[in-house]
Amino acid sequence: MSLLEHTEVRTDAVVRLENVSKQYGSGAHALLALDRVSLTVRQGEFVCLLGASGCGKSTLLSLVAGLDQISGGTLDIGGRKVSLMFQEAALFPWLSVAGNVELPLRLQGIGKAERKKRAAELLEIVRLRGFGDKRPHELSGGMRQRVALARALAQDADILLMDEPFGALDAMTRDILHDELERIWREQDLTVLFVTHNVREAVRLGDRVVLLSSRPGRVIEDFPVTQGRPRRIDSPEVAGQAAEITDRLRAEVARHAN
Ligand SMILES: Nc1ncnc2c1ncn2[C@@H]1O[C@H](COP(=O)(O)OP(=O)(O)OP(=O)(O)O)[C@@H](O)[C@H]1O
Repeated sequence: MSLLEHTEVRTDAVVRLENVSKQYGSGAHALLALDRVSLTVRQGEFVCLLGASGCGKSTLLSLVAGLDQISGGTLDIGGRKVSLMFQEAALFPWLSVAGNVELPLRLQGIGKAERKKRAAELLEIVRLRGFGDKRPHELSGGMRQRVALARALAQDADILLMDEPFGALDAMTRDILHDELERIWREQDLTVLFVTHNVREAVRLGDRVVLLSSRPGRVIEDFPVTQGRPRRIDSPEVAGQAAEITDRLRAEVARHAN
């Protein structure tokens, strides 16, 4: 890589981890969750993180989110704002759908009229127009995740961190939400770091699929997704690359078990 290209990559970086380690506890109880992870995510990129259970994927997201401190290395997000979305929508049951979406806006000090307008726009974006007055329990799981997505977007963050956001949904609902998320990611020019256990989901959504080793997590491979968009999760191309990545993941899990 020439110096110029190298500089370009650097300036374009939105999330940059260099040799990041994370240790929980100390002494005899110390647990190394991440071991010198280096990863760069560029502006507008959609990066999926895959790895065996317990390899530190959620830990990595919480470090990027600033919810926890790194133990070593460098982590730089250039002061950008992040928002997080989890497998459970974690909506406030006593608030309406619109009230849940308005909450981050309220915390940003945005006035009532503007909040209502923005929440309505966000509900439109996630295709929940007309549901603002409902309570979370009146919605399906997929609709609740749409509300969670609208609430995450309300934070007006540059980086969206998603921790298995569709893991609890049925396959059909999940496929629809993949399409929606891809559309929103493009329209809003978001940078997304997306954790999943589902290899096909990673290939369906990602520009790159980053594979972490078993604990302590290290980056063992970074696969550019070869198939152009739009993609279908059940296409032979997605299945083919998913099979290749699954083989690599299996080999890693087996190596760790030995
Ligand atoms: N707050 C904490 N204190 C101590 N250990 C922790 C803490 N959070 C996570 N761990 C440990 O760190 C390791 C990595 O956990 P993490 O949740 O990041 O993995 P993961 O890859 O997201 O797992 P999964 O795929 O099962 O969700 C695990 O061994 C876990 O028990």
